[in-house]
Amino acid sequence: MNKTIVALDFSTKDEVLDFLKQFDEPIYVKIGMELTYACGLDIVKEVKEMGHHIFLDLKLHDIPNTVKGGMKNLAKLGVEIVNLHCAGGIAMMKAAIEGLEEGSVGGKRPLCIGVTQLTSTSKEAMNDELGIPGEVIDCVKLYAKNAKTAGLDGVVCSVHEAKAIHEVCGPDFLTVTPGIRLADDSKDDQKRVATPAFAKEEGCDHIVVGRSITKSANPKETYYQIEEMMK
Ligand SMILES: O=C(O)c1cc(=O)[nH]c(=O)n1[C@@H]1O[C@H](COP(=O)(O)O)[C@@H](O)[C@H]1O
Repeated sequence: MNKTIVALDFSTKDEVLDFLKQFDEPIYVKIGMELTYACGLDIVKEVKEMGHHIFLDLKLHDIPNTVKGGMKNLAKLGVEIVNLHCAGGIAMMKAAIEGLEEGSVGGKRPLCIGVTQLTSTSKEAMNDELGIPGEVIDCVKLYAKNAKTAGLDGVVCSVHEAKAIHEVCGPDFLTVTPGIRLADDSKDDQKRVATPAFAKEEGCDHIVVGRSITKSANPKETYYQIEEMMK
């Protein structure tokens, strides 16, 4: 399975098709809110029909009953991964799994991973704006433990927390890490960033890469260079 998940943060179907036509084999892609809100869930079906693996990143966060119903319908799409915000709590995460199981196709539910602290959140913002005291790593570890208790398959975290999560939740608990930047990239909105080489060192299961690939002069070449770094 490919280690790199490419974030298809585009607003039109044409851009998605232009991007994907460069690849002559299935890759792992992430479809998030930008594309879904522009094209609807039909785009998920189309990209799936092209053979690509899909992480559907809609980051659910609501009361348990609503999340259960939402996940039940998302499970029917037959994607590989869905996600939610761990901040919704253990009852919400358990309800998500129930929904996925009820809606699953052919007895196999999508993997469900929980966003711990967004990679765009710094310690200062977490302490002063979100009102969560302490170090980011401690909050991320607590959220990961909650996710495991609820029956989730893993978490979204930054590369800097992946090793600690594997120690606390076990080696099979997935760590999916965005905030990936190549050495010469600017940091922009991301705060907890790391290179693909460091992600490999830290044992991340998958990295999520958006702009470093999609805005590269040669996206296909950059994608394969990154996949090589993760091997
Ligand atoms: O859930 C995510 O995928 C996610 C969680 C997180 O903490 N940080 C984060 O950047 N992401 C997503 O990962 C992608 C990162 O994109 P780039 O910053 O362009 O590489 C975006 O599509 C974000 O929505």
